[in-house]
Amino acid sequence: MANSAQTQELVYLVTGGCGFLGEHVVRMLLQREPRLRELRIFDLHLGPWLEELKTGPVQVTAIQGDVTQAHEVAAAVAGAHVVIHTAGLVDVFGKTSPETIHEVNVQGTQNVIEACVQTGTRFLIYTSSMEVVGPNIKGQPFYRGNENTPYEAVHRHPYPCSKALAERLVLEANGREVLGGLPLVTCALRPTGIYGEGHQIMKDFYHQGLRLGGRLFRAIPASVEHGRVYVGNVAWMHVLVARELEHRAALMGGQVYFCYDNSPYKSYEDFNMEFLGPCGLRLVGTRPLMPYWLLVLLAALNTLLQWLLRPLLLYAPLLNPYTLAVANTTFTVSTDKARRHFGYEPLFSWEESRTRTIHWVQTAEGSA
Ligand SMILES: NC(=O)c1ccc[n+]([C@@H]2O[C@H](COP(=O)([O-])OP(=O)(O)OC[C@H]3O[C@@H](n4cnc5c(N)ncnc54)[C@H](O)[C@@H]3O)[C@@H](O)[C@H]2O)c1
Ligand SMILES: CC(C)CCC[C@@H](C)[C@H]1CC[C@H]2[C@@H]3[C@H](O)C=C4C[C@@H](O)CC[C@]4(C)[C@H]3CC[C@]12C
Repeated sequence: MANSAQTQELVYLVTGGCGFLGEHVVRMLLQREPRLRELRIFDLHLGPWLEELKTGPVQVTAIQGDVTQAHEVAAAVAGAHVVIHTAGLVDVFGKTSPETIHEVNVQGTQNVIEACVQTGTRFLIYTSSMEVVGPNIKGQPFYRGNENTPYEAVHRHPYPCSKALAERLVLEANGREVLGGLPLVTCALRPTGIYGEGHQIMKDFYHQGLRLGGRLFRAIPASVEHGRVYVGNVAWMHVLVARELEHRAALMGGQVYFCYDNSPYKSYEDFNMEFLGPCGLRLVGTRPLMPYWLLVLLAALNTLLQWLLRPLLLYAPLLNPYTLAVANTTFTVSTDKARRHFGYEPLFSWEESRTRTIHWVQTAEGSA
């Protein structure tokens, strides 16, 4: 990629660069990639915050575009050394049709791969998801698993199906010849549930708690553990992979890496309380207040209501059979593959990740 470590000669493209994770990747690159000459940010919706980035030493190019449009992707990719593909439709609530999820997540990823091949871009990093593995439709636990842990990865929901298909496309593209004759080098990062500044669902829970008089009611047993990862560390892992991919192509090309850090394993709700507690909320109950069968019933009812109301309005509550199954299944990751392959260590400690997230919830308080 670079002849000299200090010259600014690299062009990076971040798709989905205005999303929750994408913004952190963009900011991290500007802070921690000294060889950057130009940073292209490609997104369906460009954020106003991009303007403030345009005054720095790196050329920041904002590109409003759609990954489902092959020509728009190819134009954005042309001349880039590295593509970090984070753009995607993250919808487990039934807001978008399965067809649209497939089009954006699978066809969009295929377009990114083809654009790399056609224009000669050699390094592609794909933001995959833990959901590619599980939880599966049987709700089997994945306990402290790593990239080699056997697990029946069978899905029905459009989101995990699309992420699994897209990940496979990216991994299979490793080694394809790009314009100029050199091989494409790809790899996929699989974050677990990401938290941190900009996490919309955390904000939704916070506002729900405020509406309920400062209380949230426990729905899931505390014994169901989730692996969560701080957004700054996910961004840092993307930046490191992008940096190391050329020099360690033989080792890293075609590989998957879980994204992990030192955030504690806890139930989804107990973990959220690490942030929402200091913001004044209380989680009521040491055990779920409702029997599980009732939650299953309510989740099914929500699906029915969503279907009935569809012609009139979009009804997309947090609780549905899929989110209930995910929330109620232990899924924790314990691995050191990223450390062994490219020297990854979390940039932010758990304490720092927690403090930053609490600060964000407190300051974002007014903006529901
Ligand atoms: N949030 C999580 O917990 C989590 C966990 C694991 C993996 N991921 C993956 O990380 C990536 C980013 O997720 P996020 O949570 O930041 O989501 P997000 O919705 O905040 O960001 C996605 C971005 O992609 C953009 N986008 C959507 N459709 C597009 C299109 N057709 N063309 C161009 N841009 C488009 C959106 O405008 C948005 O800015 C996704 O690929 C997601 O699957 C997220
Ligand atoms: C039963 C209700 C009271 C609680 C509902 C919580 C539910 C909305 C949460 C629980 C777990 C969350 C998912 C998990 O953190 C991991 C991911 C992977 C990522 O790729 C996309 C987001 C997703 C699916 C989270 C969505 C929200 C979930 C289901």
